[in-house]
Amino acid sequence: MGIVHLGVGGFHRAHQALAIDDLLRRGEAREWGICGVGLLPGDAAMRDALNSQDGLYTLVTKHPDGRLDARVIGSLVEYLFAPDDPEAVLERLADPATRIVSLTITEGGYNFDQVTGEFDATTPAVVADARPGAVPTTVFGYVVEALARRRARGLAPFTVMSCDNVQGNGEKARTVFSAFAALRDPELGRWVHDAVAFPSSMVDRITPVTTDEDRELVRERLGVEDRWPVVAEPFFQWVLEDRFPLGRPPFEDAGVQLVEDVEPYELMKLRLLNASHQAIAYFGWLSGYRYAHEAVADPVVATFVRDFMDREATPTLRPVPGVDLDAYKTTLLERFGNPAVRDTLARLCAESSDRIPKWLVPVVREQLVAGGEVARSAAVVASWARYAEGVDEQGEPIDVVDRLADELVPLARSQRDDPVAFLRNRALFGSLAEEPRFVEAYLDALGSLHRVGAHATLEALVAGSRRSG
Ligand SMILES: NC(=O)c1ccc[n+]([C@@H]2O[C@H](COP(=O)([O-])OP(=O)(O)OC[C@H]3O[C@@H](n4cnc5c(N)ncnc54)[C@H](O)[C@@H]3O)[C@@H](O)[C@H]2O)c1
Ligand SMILES: O=P(O)(O)OC[C@@H](O)[C@@H](O)[C@H](O)[C@H](O)CO
Repeated sequence: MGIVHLGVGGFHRAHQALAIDDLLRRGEAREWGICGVGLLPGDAAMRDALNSQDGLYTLVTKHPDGRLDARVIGSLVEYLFAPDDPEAVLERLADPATRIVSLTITEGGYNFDQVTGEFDATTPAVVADARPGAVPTTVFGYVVEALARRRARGLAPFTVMSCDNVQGNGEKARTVFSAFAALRDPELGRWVHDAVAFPSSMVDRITPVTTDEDRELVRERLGVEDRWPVVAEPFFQWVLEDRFPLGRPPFEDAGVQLVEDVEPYELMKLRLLNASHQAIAYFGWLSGYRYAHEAVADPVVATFVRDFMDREATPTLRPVPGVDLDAYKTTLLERFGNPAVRDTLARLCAESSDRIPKWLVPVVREQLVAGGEVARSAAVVASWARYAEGVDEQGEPIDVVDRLADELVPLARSQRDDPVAFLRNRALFGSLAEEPRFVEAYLDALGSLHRVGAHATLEALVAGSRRSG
C-alpha cells in the first residue's frame, strides 16, 4: 500500500480510486493500493459499508442519454476509521511503505482565515491536537505526528497530495500543515515546510451525493447489493504537478495530465465551474428548482451563468495551455445540464461560507482592480444572502447547511432593515462592503430579490447584459 487517503467520500471514490484501479487492472501500480482513512465521527458509515464488502464498491457513470457504465473498484485495499484506533492510523501513515498521503477533506478542512490566508490556530480541536502527547482528532494532528515519527526514525517524509477545490491547494496545504507543526515545535514547522513535497492539483468530476435510488439502480440493473455505490458524470480531469520525491504511480497512463504549473488550470476550473455552481445554486433554489440540470434548462439561468463566465470570470484567467476556453465553457453548461447525474442544488448550496470566499470573492477583487464588471458576481453574493435568510419566496423554510449557519441566518434576516449587514462580515468578504461599485450592484440585486424575487432578478440582469452588448 503506497497511498493513504484521508477523507474517503464520493469524490475520491469516483476519481483517484478510479485512476489507481485503472492502473491496477493494467498491472502497473501493484505497490500503490490505497488505505482509506476516515477522521470524522460521520465516517463510521463509510467504515461499515466498505468493511462489509472488502473495500469493493460500484462506480456508476451516468451519460446524458441515460446510458450507464458500471464497474467494481478494487483499489481501496484497506479502510481505517481513525476514532476506532488512532494509533493504527498513525502507524499506517508512518509506515515506510506509505509514500503518498492524499486528501479530499473539503475546502473547510484546511482551516485557514479566508481573508489573510493564514492557518487558524485558535480552533479548539487544533489547540487540543497541538498539546504534547495529544491523541489526534484533526487531519493536522494525524499528518504532523506521523511526519514527526518518520523524521525521528530517519525515514523520508511522504508526499502530501491535496485533491480539494482550493486554489493553490498544494501550497495551501504546505502553509497549514507547517503552521500546525510549528505550534508543536518551531523546528518541526520549518522541517515540514522545507522537507515535505506538496504538489498542487486541479481535479474535476461532478460527483453527486449517493441516493437510495442509486442503490436501487445498482441492485436492479446489476444485481449487486452495494451499501454505498458512487455515481458520477462521464467527464474526468486531473491536472497534477509532478513533485513526488518518493515516487508515484504512472498516473499519466490513467489519463492524468502532469504539468509544471497547475495554476492556470486551477483558476479556470474553480472560477468557471465551481463559481458557476454557486451562480446556479441559490438563484436556482429560490426560483423553485431542486436539481442543477433543471436550473440550467431554464434559458434565463443558463444565459446568466454564461454571462458570468464570459464577462466576469474569464477576464481573471491566465492563458490555459492546450485549452479552448470557449469550448470549455460550452462543455460546462452541457455537463451541468446532464439530466442523468441529478446533482442536487442542496449539495451546491451547502457550506457556502467555505465556497463563495474561495471561488467568487477572488474574481470580484481582480475585476474591481482591473475596472471590470462585477454586477453578476454581486448578484450571486446577494442570492446567497437572500437564501441564508432561511425562508424561501413561498414562505417555506430553507435548511441552511453551513458551519456558520447560527451566525449567518440572523445576520441575513437583519438585512431587511440593514441591507449591507451580511456583506459587512469581514471574515468572509474582507473589505468588499467598502467597495462602492460592488456595494451598489449588491444592493440593487438584493433589493430586487426582496421586491420581485429570484427569477425576475435574473431576467433583469440578463436583459441588462443584452442592452450593454
Ligand atoms: N463531489 C464533487 O463533485 C467533487 C469534485 C471535485 C473535487 N471535490 C473535492 O472533494 C471534496 C469532498 O467531496 P465529496 O463529494 O467526496 O464529499 P463527501 O461529503 O462525500 O466526503 C467528504 C469527506 O471529507 C471528510 N472531511 C470533511 N471535513 C473534514 C475535516 N475537517 N477533516 C477531515 N476530514 C474531513 C469527511 O469525513 C468525508 O470523508 C470537496 O469538498 C472538494 O474539495 C469534490
Ligand atoms: O464539492 P465542493 O464543496 O468543492 O463544491 C461543490 C461543487 O461545486 C463541486 O463538488 C463540483 O461538483 C466539482 O468540483 C466538480 O469537479
